[in-house]
Amino acid sequence: MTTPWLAPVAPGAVHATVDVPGSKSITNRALILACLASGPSVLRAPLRSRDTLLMAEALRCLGAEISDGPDGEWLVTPRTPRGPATVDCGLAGTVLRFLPPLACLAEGEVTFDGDPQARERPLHQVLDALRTLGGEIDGNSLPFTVHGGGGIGGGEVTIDASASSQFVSGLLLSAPAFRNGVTVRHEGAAMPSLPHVAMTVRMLREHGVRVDDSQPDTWSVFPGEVRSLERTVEPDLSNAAPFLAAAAVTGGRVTVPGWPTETTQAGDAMRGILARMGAETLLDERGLTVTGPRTLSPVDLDLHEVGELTPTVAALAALAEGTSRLRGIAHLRGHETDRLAALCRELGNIGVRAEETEDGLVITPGEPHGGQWRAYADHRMATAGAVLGLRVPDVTVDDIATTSKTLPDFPRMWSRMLETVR
Ligand SMILES: O=C(O)C1=C[C@@H](OP(=O)(O)O)[C@@H](O)[C@H](O)C1
Ligand SMILES: C=C(OP(=O)(O)O)C(=O)O
Repeated sequence: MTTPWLAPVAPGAVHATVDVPGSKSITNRALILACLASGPSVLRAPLRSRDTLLMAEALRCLGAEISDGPDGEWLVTPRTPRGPATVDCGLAGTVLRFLPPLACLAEGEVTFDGDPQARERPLHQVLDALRTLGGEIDGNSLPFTVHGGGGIGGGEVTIDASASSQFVSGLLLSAPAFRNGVTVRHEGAAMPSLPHVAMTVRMLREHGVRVDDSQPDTWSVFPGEVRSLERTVEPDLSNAAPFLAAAAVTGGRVTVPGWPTETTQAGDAMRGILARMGAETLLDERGLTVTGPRTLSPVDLDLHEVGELTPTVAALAALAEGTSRLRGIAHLRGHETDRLAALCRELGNIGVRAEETEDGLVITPGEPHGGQWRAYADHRMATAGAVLGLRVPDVTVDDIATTSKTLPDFPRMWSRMLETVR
């Protein structure tokens, strides 16, 4: 049972500083790399949310030691992966797509399952690729079993990663431990979320792994040692987006400390998007500060590389001064839920005209009114409902607890931000 959450209206402009916890994408990559490393690693300021706790638990089940340090860090001691093990993927794309390659390194059976909605998420491309690389796997979707033989040959593989960049990232992350490394070639419609693959490549290199990404749509990871590392995780910039949006829709000001000046996180694109909508953005030693405009300008945006920002951007577009068009995001139909259908339905429920196109959304604001906002177990749908509720009275999010996927403290952080209204 979930408790409906009446999204608080902002009675004025917010003026807040919001500390955002660590990046999901960095935390889950760092955990995997630390478990493949040649010695113990330290992960400072990791995100602790459902997606990352599931990753840590799965890696423990495969033999790794992951313990809590005195300052909230994770201390990771790698062990040779072994089965039998059971992996609960929850609804985490990163667990679902990043761990099967690692499971191929284990001796013994590794069984994967997850939430009902996870069973619908695209996956077979990764499992087919692993079979080509020498893995033995029963099944093409959840639940499935990897019959680990203590390692795989690796080599060359072609994959259609147009449904998710995570297929490629998953193969690359474990590839230093494949006997021959890997060369992954993407063939198909344009691959989404390329910054996330750049993040994978950068993090592999930070662990001393040799990677060649000089050719378009082709990545080679060479076999060899993964060096241990002490790393501090950047704040999650995509999770920062709804808080920055709060400044934008209330004409207020929000600062997110620790915003990196250089990053591979897709959420960094929020700076440019908010500027296009008329907000002021300032990146300095205090972090990123967004100051909202009097009215939000409509936008025509290609979000192909930064699809995970779509629910927040759609909420902003619904409060803008005209029709917005969001493009390049057909792959969002395979995210936590079909985000294009969900956004159309829920925006429609509160009086905003939203139409689904072949690869995106067209949003025409109108006069939004209160109503139920369903989250569909999608953390970013839930936070998009919260953004709309700042301006539209009586928006009720049916399941705010689903934000625990990446931001368990969201409701408290949101109320604290609203205490700063003036
Ligand atoms: O590798 C990652 O950490 C992610 C890649 C992206 O997935 P898709 O390529 O499936 O969009 C992104 O949307 C997701 O939130 C996280
Ligand atoms: C698509 C997302 O998550 P996942 O890592 O489960 O794919 C997301 O967080 O927006």
